Amino acid sequence: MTSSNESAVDIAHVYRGTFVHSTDHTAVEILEDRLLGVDMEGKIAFIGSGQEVDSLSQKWRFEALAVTQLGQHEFFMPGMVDTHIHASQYSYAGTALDLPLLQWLNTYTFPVEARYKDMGFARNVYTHVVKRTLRNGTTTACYFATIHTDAALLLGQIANDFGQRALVGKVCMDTNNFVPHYKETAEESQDETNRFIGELLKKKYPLVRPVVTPRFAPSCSSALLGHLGEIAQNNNLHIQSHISETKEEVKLVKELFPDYDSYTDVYHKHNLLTDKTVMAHGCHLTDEELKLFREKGASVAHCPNSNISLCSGMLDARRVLNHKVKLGLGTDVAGGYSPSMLDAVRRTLDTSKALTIQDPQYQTLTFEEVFRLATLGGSQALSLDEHTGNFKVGKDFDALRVNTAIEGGPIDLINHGEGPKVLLEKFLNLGDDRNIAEVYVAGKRVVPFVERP
Ligand SMILES: O=c1[nH]c(=O)c2nc[nH]c2[nH]1
Ligand SMILES: [Zn+2]
Repeated sequence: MTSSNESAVDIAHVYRGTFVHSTDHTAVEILEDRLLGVDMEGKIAFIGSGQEVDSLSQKWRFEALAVTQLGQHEFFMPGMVDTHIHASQYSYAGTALDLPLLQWLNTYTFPVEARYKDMGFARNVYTHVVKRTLRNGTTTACYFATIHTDAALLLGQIANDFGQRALVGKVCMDTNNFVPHYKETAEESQDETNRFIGELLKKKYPLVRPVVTPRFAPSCSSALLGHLGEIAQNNNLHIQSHISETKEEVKLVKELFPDYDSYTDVYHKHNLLTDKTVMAHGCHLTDEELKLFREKGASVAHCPNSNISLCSGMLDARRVLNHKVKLGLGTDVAGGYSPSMLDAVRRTLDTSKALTIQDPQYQTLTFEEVFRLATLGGSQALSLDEHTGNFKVGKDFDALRVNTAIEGGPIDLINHGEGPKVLLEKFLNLGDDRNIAEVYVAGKRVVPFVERP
């Protein structure tokens, strides 16, 4: 049992029931009949045994009758962390999955992203993606927007309005031979990135931060990469990009940047590989590159739906974990067709099993390990684990109230008496947003949505 000795802290809410989360040592830790108190700032103030409700209510000065009691088929789990999602591609999610990456970008992605100079279009899509991901249990999202600064700022505002924790990136790209109207000059990109960061920070949104976002090396000149590395370093900011998603892209980077040891070295030499960097995909990284990731503390966002949908490759997540490189999961909408982290969990397991089919000696990921990747792993990959990722006293209460027995839902509990581990496994494999009764971010209930005038 854990409790802080700050019993002077005022308690806003207390919940009693089963809590399921991950720690560094245990992929799935099940805490049955616990009381969890959330303070006025949305932080977890204490976790104690349900049996001790009387003594805890005296110590923390809350009404025992005001405790929210979970049902038999309910549990709380940490909110899920989508470490890589293109908010701007949500309009065509579920379509346009018939081309390999570089043709897919030119044919579908760049023409759509160019439309975000229209703020009405941006507001419509960004509102939908924030609401959809929250409803699906994504309490933290690391977003790519587009090159348009004002629309990217709007995405930050919408995430803040709906209460989602978010890193938001204004995309930077000064190279685009196929859709030439969708690019900036290196100077514009540098200036607009500075404006984006300045304006977003000025808003003082408590849960929304800017992330420096070079699209990927083939879209950026060395000069632009250098500017962005400097901006990130001078402001101690997060960085996100793509790396080694397809073999064709790796070959292209070799041609474009012949003087570098590897794709990873291109980012590294431009000061873009730091302990606040998250790189999507990494399917074709070498052991040397993973060593550099580990040395620098950079992380990988595993995006299995996209990897399969665009036939890009299969990330060997076990190898990444063996290298002790931080690993999270991403939906990668719209290369990935689903905006649900539950889908990312399932596709991660499928990919691991496909690798096992190819090599029966392969150590398949367990569902418990993948649960950790979707929650604590993601928070570590985004260097946000001080604030979120699991139920630890002092962290923000980012949580999903899961009801596996919801009326009309996708899970039929035949045996009833199922223990919490079985309920978790069923939710991960069979559940959907109908089972996510409530979503909390930093202690605030953000789903169901409160209708605003
Ligand atoms: O899956 C991807 N989606 C993108 O938008 C992108 N841009 C560069 N590389 C990319 N990969
Ligand atoms: Zn992506």
